Order: sequence, then structure tokens, then C-alpha cells
Amino acid sequence: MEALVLITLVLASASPRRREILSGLGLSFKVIPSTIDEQMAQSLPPGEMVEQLALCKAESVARSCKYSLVIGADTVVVLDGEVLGKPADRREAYAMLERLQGRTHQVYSGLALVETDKSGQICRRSVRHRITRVHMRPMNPDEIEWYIDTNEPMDKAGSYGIQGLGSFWVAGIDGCYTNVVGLSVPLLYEMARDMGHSLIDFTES
Ligand SMILES: Cc1cn([C@H]2C[C@H](O)[C@@H](COP(=O)(O)OP(=O)(O)OP(=O)(O)O)O2)c(=O)[nH]c1=O
Repeated sequence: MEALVLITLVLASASPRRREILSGLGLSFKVIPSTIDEQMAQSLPPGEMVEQLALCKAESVARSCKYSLVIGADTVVVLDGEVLGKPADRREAYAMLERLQGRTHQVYSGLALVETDKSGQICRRSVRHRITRVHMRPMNPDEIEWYIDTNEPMDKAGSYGIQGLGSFWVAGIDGCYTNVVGLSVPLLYEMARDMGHSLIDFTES
């Protein structure tokens, strides 16, 4: 009797937050970080930029995966039309937080799904993005310095983590919470469904 072969879910990301989101759902998946150069899409408008980067991450990993559904994602913070990525150093983190505090910004997260067949060829791809508005409470200079000292801001778009100590200063959001953390779960569910897959089939129970 032939064994039942199920498509493998692969997360093309080094982000611990994206991994935690998927494992928190009880999904069974592999993690293969991508090594693409994120500078290549810098001149695009934010929606196109996060989509292109998410797709490149997923496609670059998909090349080494047979019969898989590969997830790529990219997140940026946008304030006054300007894209804020991850800070290069403490000074940049301080400058970003000083600008974001007391104001509302948008978080754009692109999400790509790339499917490969049994011979490892890419057979289908889908890419979309979601925007969440985030309202920040005012932060004083001592609070900004203290927050940077925790190191939490250093590997995150916009220099804060809504899921961590950054939540001290997030007064509220309009839109999807997991989109701010880096991977919108309802968007992933919808995109998988539209490609003929159900996320429920990847749960471990
Ligand atoms: C705004 C915000 C961003 N982030 C994180 C999510 C992403 O990990 C990071 C944005 O950087 P990305 O370049 O999107 O992702 P990454 O470099 O961490 O991982 P990879 O490219 O391998 O997928 O910022 C939070 O964790 N919380 C937040 O509130």
C-alpha cells in the first residue's frame, strides 16, 4: 500500500516571533531561514516592498524544498510615508522611538506562500500584505533609554516589539495584532485556503 504523503509546511524565516506564532497554533512545520539581501526592494512603496521581500524569501527557500508550502514574510513600520526597518544601532533605535512615541503609525507585513511539487518545482505562488495602525503612548527620554537597554528594540522593525516590553507604550491598534508581530494569522489562513489548503490539516492534534 502506498504511504500517504502530506505536503510539508516550511517557514522561510529566522524570526523567532514568526516561529512562535506558528508553534503557538500547534502547527507542524520546518524552519529554513532565507539569506536574501533585504536592500533590493528599498525604493518601492511599502506595500509592494513587503510583498516583494516576502516572495523573495519564500522563493529562495522553496528551491530546496520538495512538495512543500513555503511561507515568507516581511515587516516594516511606516511613519509619515517613511519606511522604518530594523535599527542599525542604539542611536537609530532612539531616533525611531522618539519619532514614534505619542503618535500613530502603520505596520505593513507582506506574506507569501510558494508551493512546490514532488520534483521540487515551484508550481504556485501567492503574495499579499496587511496594514495595522498602531497608536503609541508618549515616551520620555529616560523610558526610551531604559527600553533600548533591554535590547528588545534591536532586531525589530520600528525598534519595538508589541508582544514584549514595547506593549508598555502601545495604547491600541486598529487591525490585525499578529500582523504587527510579523505574520498575520488570518491572512495566512485565507491565502492557504485560496490555494486549496487548510491550515487545520497542519495542526498536530
Ligand atoms: C513592529 C514589530 C516588529 N517585530 C519584528 C518582526 C520581524 O522579526 C522584524 C522585522 O524584520 P523582518 O526583516 O521582517 O524579519 P526578520 O529579519 O526578523 O526575519 P526573516 O527575514 O528571516 O523572516 O520585526 C516584532 O517582533 N514586533 C513588533 O511589534
